[in-house]
This record gives sequence, C-alpha cells and structure tokens, in this order.
Amino acid sequence: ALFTDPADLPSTNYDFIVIGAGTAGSVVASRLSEDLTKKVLVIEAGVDDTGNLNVEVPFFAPLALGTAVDWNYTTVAQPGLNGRSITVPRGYVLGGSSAINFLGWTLGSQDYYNKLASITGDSGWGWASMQGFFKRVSTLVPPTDNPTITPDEIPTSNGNGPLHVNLPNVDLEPDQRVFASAKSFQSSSDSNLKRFKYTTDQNNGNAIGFGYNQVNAGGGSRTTSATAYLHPALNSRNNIDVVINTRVTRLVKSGDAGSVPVFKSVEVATSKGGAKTTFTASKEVILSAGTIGTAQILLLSGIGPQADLGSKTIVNAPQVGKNVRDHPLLSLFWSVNSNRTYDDFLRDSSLQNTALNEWFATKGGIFSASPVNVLGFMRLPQTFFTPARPDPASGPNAPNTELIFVDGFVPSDTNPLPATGHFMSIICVLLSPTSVGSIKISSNTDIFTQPLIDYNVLGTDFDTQAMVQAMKDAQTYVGTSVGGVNQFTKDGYLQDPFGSFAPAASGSDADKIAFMRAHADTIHHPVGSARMGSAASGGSDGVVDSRLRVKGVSGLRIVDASVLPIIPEAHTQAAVYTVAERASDLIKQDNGMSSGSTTNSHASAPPAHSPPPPPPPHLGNQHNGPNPNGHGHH
Ligand SMILES: Cc1cc2nc3c(=O)[nH]c(=O)nc-3n(C[C@H](O)[C@H](O)[C@H](O)COP(=O)(O)OP(=O)(O)OC[C@H]3O[C@@H](n4cnc5c(N)ncnc54)[C@H](O)[C@@H]3O)c2cc1C
Repeated sequence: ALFTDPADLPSTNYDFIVIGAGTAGSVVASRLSEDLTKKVLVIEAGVDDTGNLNVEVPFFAPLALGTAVDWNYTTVAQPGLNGRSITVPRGYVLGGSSAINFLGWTLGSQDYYNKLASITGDSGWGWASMQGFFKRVSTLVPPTDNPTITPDEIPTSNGNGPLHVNLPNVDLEPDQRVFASAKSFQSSSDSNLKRFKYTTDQNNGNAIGFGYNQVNAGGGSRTTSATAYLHPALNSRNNIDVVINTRVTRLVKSGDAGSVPVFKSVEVATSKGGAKTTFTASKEVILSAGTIGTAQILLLSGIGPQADLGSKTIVNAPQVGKNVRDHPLLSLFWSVNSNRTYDDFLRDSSLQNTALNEWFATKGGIFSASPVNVLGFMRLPQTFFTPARPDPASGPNAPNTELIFVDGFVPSDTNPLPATGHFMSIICVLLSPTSVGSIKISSNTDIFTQPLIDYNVLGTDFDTQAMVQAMKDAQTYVGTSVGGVNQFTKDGYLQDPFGSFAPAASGSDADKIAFMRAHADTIHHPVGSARMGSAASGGSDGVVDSRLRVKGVSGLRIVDASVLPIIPEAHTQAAVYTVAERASDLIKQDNGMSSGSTTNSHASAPPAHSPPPPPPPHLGNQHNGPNPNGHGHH
C-alpha cells in the first residue's frame, strides 16, 4: 500500500528495502514483489505523482523543473562556464527523474554495452544480453495522429514491456527537412557530410543517424517507472509498501559477517531534526537514489573515501562520489519564416488552452508529444582524433555528438524567450565527454542539505573542441545544398542565426568557445558516482562489483545510474531501466528466487490520472511552486 508517513507502516522489518522510487528503484521493487512470499518496502523522499499535469502532459516536461517535483539542486561554480553554477534538476516524486525528464527514449549503441562488458569482465552487461532486458521494458505504440509517418518508419527494437513509447504525434516543420538532408548527405562523396545518416531506429544497436525521437509517451501521456511498474504492483499486490515524503538519512550497520560489516538497516526522517525511525531488511537493502542521492547517502553513512570522511569512515570506498560525468549541451538559434513554430504556444495562453483541451479530449495534438520530434547521433570527423586527442567513445560505431532539432526557441536562464519572432533551435550535445566531476558532502551536513555537485562542465580541451565541431556540424547541416537543393532554405524557411548565437556563428573558434562558456548547460544525464569496478584493476576502482553489490560490506546493493562506469552515448533513461531489469534478475538469483521473466507482468494500462481540465499553466514560467527543500534555485 502507499503511505505518506513512515510511522504508519505496518512493520519495521521487510525482506527487501529499496531506497528511492525513481527510475531504477521502481523497476526493482516491482520485479522483486513478483515473488509474493517476499515483503518489499520502498522509501521515497519525494511526493506522489498522481494528477500532476507537468508530469503527465508530455509537452509540459520543462515546466516540472523548479517545482515541488524537483530536488532543485545547483552545481558549484563551474570554471568551464565562466564560473556560472547551473541548475541540477532531479525527480522528487514517484518515478524519480523518469517523471520529469524530457522523454527521449534512446538506448545507446552495441559498442557501449560491449564496452561495459569488457570493463567489468561480465558478459551479462554486453549487447547480446542487455538487448533482451531492454525488450522487457518498452512497447512501441504507433502514433495515431501523424499521417506523415509511414509503416516502414516505425522502429522495431522495442519489446513488450510496460513502458509505452511512441513517435511524434504531430508533423513539425524541421522534421522532413532533417530527414531529406540526412538521406542526401549519407550518399554524398564528401566524407564530412557522410557522417550525417538517416535511421528509422536509434535503439537497434546502431545508434548513429538522424530519425524520429522515440518518447515514453505512448498513447499521448507520459509513462514512467511509476505508472508502468510501481503503481501496477501496488494496485495488484499486498506484499509491497511504498512510503513517500520520507528521506533515508543514512544506512546503519546492522551487524558483522565475519570481518565484513553488514548494512541492512536504514534510518529515515521526514524533516531536518525530525524523529528518526529505523527499518531493517532480512535479505538486502537496494540503494536506488540516483547518481546524486546514492553518493550522498553512502557518504553520510561513512561509506566513502577515507581521505574525505576521516574519522567518520566505516568502510573506505575511495571511488564514492568520483567519476561523475554528464553531457554538456548548447542551444543554437535561427530565425525562421514560419508562423507554425512553438514560439506562439509559449507566449499565448489561449493557444495553450486549445491545445490542452485537445489533449484532455483525445490525448492527441501538439501537447501529446515531447517538444522534440527529431534528433540525430553522429561521429566526430576521423581527422578530429589524434594520438594526443584519442576518441573517448565506447567504440567506432558509438556516436560522439548529437544534434536535436527544435521547432521554436529553446529558452534558458541565459537566453530567455524573445518577445516576438519565430525560430528553429538546434541543441548540440556532447555524448562522449572527457571531463570528470564529483559529488561530495561537507563535514557536519545531513541529508536535508544538498551535496556539493561538480560536473566540471567543459573542463577539458577535448570537450570544448568537440563542442566547437558540433556547432560547425549544425551549421553545415542547415547550410549545405546537395544536388543544388538546401532543404532548410529552399522555400525561404530558414533565415539567419539569431541573438547571442549570431556573432558566434560567423565568428572564429574563439568566438564559439566564448559563446559556449556563456551559455552551455548540461542535459541532466549524470552517471558514475558509485561505479562498477573494472576487471583490469581486480575491481579495486569500483564501488560495486559487476553484480552491483557494494564492495567491503554485506547486504547492500546499488541499482541506478550511479553504477555506470562510463556514460552512455545516448539519453540515459533507457540504459537505467535496462540495468534495473538485469539487476532485478541478479538479486533474485542471489536470493534463491525464480528469475528470468521475459513476459510482461505489468501489462495493465497505466492508471488514468486525468482530472478535469484546470487552467493551463504558464509555459513561460518555470517556477510555478518551489520545492519545499529550498535548495536555492538560481
Ligand atoms: C530534467 C531532466 C531531463 C532529462 N531528459 C532525459 C531524456 O529526455 N531522456 C533520457 O533518456 N534521460 C533523460 N534524463 C535522465 C534520466 O531521467 C535519468 O538518467 C534517469 O531517470 C536516472 O534514473 P535513476 O534511477 O538513476 O535516478 P532517479 O530516477 O532520479 O531516482 C532516484 C530517486 O531516489 C529518490 N531519493 C534520492 N535521495 C533519497 C533519499 N535520501 N531518501 C529517499 N529517496 C531518495 C529521488 O527522489 C528519486 O525518486 C533527464 C533527467 C532530467 C532530470
């Protein structure tokens, strides 16, 4: 059942305790509770997801940021960004970040998973195995509303899982221009242009190419790990309890197994300085609090680098909070000769009303898809790599960079929405960054104080030069004619680079780097703070082993984005879901439970969360209701 106060839980003893009902935690809790003889407790710091339009309406995804469903963290000052500190949104809600993310559904390449297998020495992380776990997660629901999508454009890599994924419901102006360009570029004799390819499916192992953005919004509403996994388990089983509004303050040593400390107890509180309660698992505690939360909880529990924790160290785990990576992003803008872009929707509440009413009535229309219809993954030019600047991607068929085409202006703190005009934006993303950051706590802090988050954005020469190349690639993409035709300017659609981007577009590499340092952000894909160890080091560089057990302790496992030793060259949620599916099998195997379910055990439709239409939120305002955590957004 769902509880809002830990004092109301029927017991303090469970078989399994899952910390965090986020993307991974909801999968694991749901899978473990398939064994009706095992009792599962899930502890979630955040709020219920039910009835929140910013969570349910796919187009509203950006509106959830800075609200009560966001942890609302910020980074420490970033030297690579002129000392700016940037926001770090994370889901503070059932479903975790899967409930507030931008819905892109990209698995990453075969090379990525095979590299994971070779790093960890565990073939179970390789593509052949992980492709099967991916198929347990998602089902492709064809779009109902977009006649431009033909049957041969429907991706085939999704399986029959409970997460419903769709293609864009509405045709937008950049879409066919992007595809026509890619189709002509890939057959060009110019090796620079040949890097831009067309694909119908970025999730089939070959991630490279420009195609439709698959999004976890099958049927027109967002599906999350809560709607697809957690709520169906709660609705159909008595052996799973979930408590929200409750933070794990630390893991508590519950005994010793020989010389190894056992960590099967969990201390919680609902407010800073509030009463603490302890829950104990007879089998395992599974830490799924995400790259930031997991590192913070481990450090507050005395599991971390002795060099930082000093006398508070219970287990010296030098890699906790290290090896953190995120993908830098940078938005570029062009004026366009069109009045069909998103820009008017961002400015005009009557247009929003109409679109929201259509969404309520049919789950269709512009609000039924994410704000992104098309994106592409590509390699850096081969000439970019030198012995001093090797390719950091996980293999020769893994992408280095990404271009996301947006049918309107992408507003941000440093580039607010212009009052007038129509725009196309291209978001450049660096998928294979070399900058490494960290998560730390300062002494005498607690779980109610945000940790020190340092992504070290654009902290290396490789990263700044690769972003320069991505900017040039975006300009090449929209600026090149093939067979005498430029798909973007042929009918007068694309005009000049706009605003702060204009001088960088025509300027030198130094101008581009100055623009990047002033405006770059990240795309909120942090991984790595509790990484799996490498076989080459005998595991000594890992926080967890390849079965995700925390090294040096007993009873504790980590399942979330933090365990990934390298960052996927993709948006990260599909990897996290897939890792969580395999982890659920590993936990079942290690506890003598039957595993390997490949059927969809949660086939029931996500619960309908549709209240009567309220007044639409203001799309331009990203701060409608601050998170009570008050971590000082901006
Ligand atoms: C704004 C945004 C946009 C994104 N866009 C995309 C996208 O388009 N496509 C994509 O693939 N990926 C995207 N991502 C990334 C993706 O969502 C994450 O990689 C993924 O969801 C991480 O899953 P996780 O299980 O590791 O963590 P989370 O899903 O964040 O789950 C962690 C959970 O633990 C809880 N928790 C933390 N600390 C505690 C504590 N002390 N006590 C109890 N509970 C705690 C949290 O509240 C949360 O529910 C985006 C992320 C964000 C934030």
